[in-house]
Amino acid sequence: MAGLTEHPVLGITDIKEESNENKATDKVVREEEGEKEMALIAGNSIHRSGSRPQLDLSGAAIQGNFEEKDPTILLPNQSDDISHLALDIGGSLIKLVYFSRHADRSSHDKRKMSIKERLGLLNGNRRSYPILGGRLHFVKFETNKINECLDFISSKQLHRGGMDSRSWHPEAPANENALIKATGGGAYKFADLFKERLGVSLDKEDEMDCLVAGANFLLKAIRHEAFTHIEGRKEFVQIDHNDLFPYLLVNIGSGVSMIKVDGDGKFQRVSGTNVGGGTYWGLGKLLTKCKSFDELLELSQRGDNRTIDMLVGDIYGGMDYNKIGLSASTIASSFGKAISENKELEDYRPEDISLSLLRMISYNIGQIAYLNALRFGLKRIFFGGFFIRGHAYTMDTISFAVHFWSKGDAQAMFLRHEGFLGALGAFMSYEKHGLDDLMVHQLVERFPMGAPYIGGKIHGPPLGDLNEKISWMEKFVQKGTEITAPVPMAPPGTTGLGGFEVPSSKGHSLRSDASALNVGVLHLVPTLEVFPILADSKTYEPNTIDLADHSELEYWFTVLSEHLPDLVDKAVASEGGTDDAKRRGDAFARAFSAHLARLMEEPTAYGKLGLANLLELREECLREFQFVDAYRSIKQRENEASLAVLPDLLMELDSMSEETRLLTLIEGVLAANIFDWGSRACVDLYHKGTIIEIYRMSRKKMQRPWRVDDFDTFKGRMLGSGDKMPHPHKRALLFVDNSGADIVLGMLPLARELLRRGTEVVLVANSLPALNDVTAMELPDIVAEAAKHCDILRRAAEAGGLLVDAMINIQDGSKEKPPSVPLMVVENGCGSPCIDLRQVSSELAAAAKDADLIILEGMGRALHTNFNARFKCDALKLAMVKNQRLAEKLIKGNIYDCVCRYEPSS
Ligand SMILES: CC(C)(COP(=O)(O)O)[C@@H](O)C(=O)NCCC(=O)O
Ligand SMILES: [Mn+2]
Repeated sequence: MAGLTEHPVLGITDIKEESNENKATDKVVREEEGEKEMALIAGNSIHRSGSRPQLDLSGAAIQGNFEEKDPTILLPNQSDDISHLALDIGGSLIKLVYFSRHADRSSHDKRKMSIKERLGLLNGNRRSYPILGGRLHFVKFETNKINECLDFISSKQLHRGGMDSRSWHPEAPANENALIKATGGGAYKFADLFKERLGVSLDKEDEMDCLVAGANFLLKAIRHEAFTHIEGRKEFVQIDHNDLFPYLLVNIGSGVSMIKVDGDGKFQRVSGTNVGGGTYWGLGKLLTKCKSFDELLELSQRGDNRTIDMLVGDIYGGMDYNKIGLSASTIASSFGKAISENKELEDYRPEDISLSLLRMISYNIGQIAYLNALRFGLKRIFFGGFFIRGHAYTMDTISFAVHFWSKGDAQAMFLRHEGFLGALGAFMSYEKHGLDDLMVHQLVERFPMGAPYIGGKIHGPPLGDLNEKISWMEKFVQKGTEITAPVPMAPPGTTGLGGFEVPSSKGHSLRSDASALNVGVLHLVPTLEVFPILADSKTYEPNTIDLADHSELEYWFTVLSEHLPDLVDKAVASEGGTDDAKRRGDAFARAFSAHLARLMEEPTAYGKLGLANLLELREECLREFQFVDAYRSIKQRENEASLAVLPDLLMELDSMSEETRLLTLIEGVLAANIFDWGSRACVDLYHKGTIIEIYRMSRKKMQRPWRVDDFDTFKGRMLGSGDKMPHPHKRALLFVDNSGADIVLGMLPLARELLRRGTEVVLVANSLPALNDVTAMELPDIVAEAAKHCDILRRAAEAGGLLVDAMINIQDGSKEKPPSVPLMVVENGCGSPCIDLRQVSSELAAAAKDADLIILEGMGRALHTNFNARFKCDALKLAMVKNQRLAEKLIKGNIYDCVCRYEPSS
């Protein structure tokens, strides 16, 4: 093991793992067979898709041409539990926002209730309207294909969502005469068609009201909604909610509206222009014979407008017009060259015409927008509307115009949900929709499998349609259109040298549905909260490594790609290795590879990208293909092996002096953190011995000083130094990491020490499985097992309500002892190896309020994320670095070096 030096530390005596009983299961090299067996046994009892509705595939049909690349699939009998819908019917596109809600499936088991009671969570602040847990979906259709839109609404029964004319009644029976909120001209034009086809009336909402309501919601509620786009570089802008107004909203649809927004519901349409998206498409269609807007845009990618635009240099014999600051390449007159040249339309390349048109219209909009911003003293201009459709060159052109005319004073910003402002605003106009009160931390955006492939073409994100998803993946494979591995990294897709120059490279071919790819499904989780003891939640950034650095991005993409086959093997084995599991495993691998490829191509496609997001995306993708817990049997086996040696370890610890014990405990945590099935190097290591052999080897090679070693300061705080008497912490939050030795031989003994010293301990674990991390659901059983051998743990677990169901039976006369401080378990609200402390469970937030010590353990929670996080209380970050590159980068060290970083509260 590179990087570890020989140094004997703790000799665990009488290691029970050598007993016949354990030998067979303990050998890591035999894990594959064991895993299959265990998975088969477990298979019967595991409830596979507990959190997802089942798909009703009856009557499913592909709509339109079967040979089409992305045909629409209609599922006539599928409906989500409850759905609500709002529409924006524009001249070119119909935008739908619909909400689906599932019944509250959160468990109310006795243990959870008891902890909630203890943390004062039970009589909490109930909302006066139904809990808005659910998902917001964004879908669009071309207006001239309105029948497809009606079929879609009908297939999902979105028009029967239980709304009355104004308010939200999710429990109401299906309502044939429902009113659907709608905005845009089509709400008038197609009202009769909706009545006739769906039996619903459109409740019309003012377009401007909706645009503003939608934009205000997005800018306040979505963390990475607004971004700048300059010379191919996209940068997300953190908007201060208290300093949002006033701003100029420029909505570029068929025409253009410019709205000065002063607050919620406070706005004025100050200007507009009839030269907008409709002009580009209309003129483009006439001049190039293009069949669609996207085709026209794609043409522009290959265009050279110098052949048709009159440039300053054309007038000045190739010279700049320096006196007024115009370069020779500045467009003096769009399409101006056509006057003097003796050419017909056919003599011009459609590509050049399209680019010339695009630049003409984009500059014009950018210029008028800036002049209006100047008129009202507005510094910020947000551009939205479906004209932009995530098209880099369009955004660069508008940005250039704003920058050029304002001499850098004003900045153009764009919105990820650019096309959905009106539809979202219409949705907001339902009374008591609850969105008003939602905060950034209560929204989680997820990108389902379809995102890299199909954008909005499949009609709306499928609702739990596993089979359908798998078929889609297989279909793409057959057609050879899949992206199996990340494409080579390109430098940031520069779109030109600046708006007035000829684009040097306008990126590769345009995605047919570029804008839809940038919008995920918004999960509304009202129970999420900001971790209350962050020193400064406004400046908190969870990710340590900046993936904006391309070499980092490339490295981590390669790591994740290479880990994929092993992960698929584990996932398939965890589901019994059946044909069905293999099919799902294959589909998962393709879907995740496609995500990677998509993000490699455009790292900001799903918002700001950090390593934590990538690791979470992988877990989400596994869940999407219904792999509930890929490492389930490995975790079980490692827990058992570790629990078998725990009593000896505890005995040995108890024979030590306080000081030696504390050091041994911290060493133990660091050494046991080696059990990480997400690390390539560690997995290779597991083939070399049993769990306990590896644990012992890891312990032996612990040598201080560790690469980051604040142990002495921590010890001073814990045990006192000089005249300073120690005073125990009141409550410690222990963010635990892996199953097996990590939790059983590392974190639990440390928790026990804190309990012994009178500190309440809250074990904070994942809500959902991720790699081999222990979950909050699994912890009570592990604690109960450990408590069988330890009075301190048992009494604390009893006091913490952890043993309500556990059968433990020890007569040791502990009744005479004073009551113990409690040991509790809370879930953290996530299902990833990392943790973003801006979005944690309400249980954890409540537990944190009285905490004066936080211990973050493991690479994911203490290094990849939160390494630079500061807290209002004492914090200890413990991890073994199991990746060479990270070790070099973060601590200038080597793989298997350790971090013990202690940061007292300031
Ligand atoms: C996924 C992990 C963050 C889990 O580490 P842990 O939090 O369990 O210590 C880590 O294993 C990791 O960064 N793995 C990828 C890099 C590698 O294979 O070296
Ligand atoms: Mn882990």
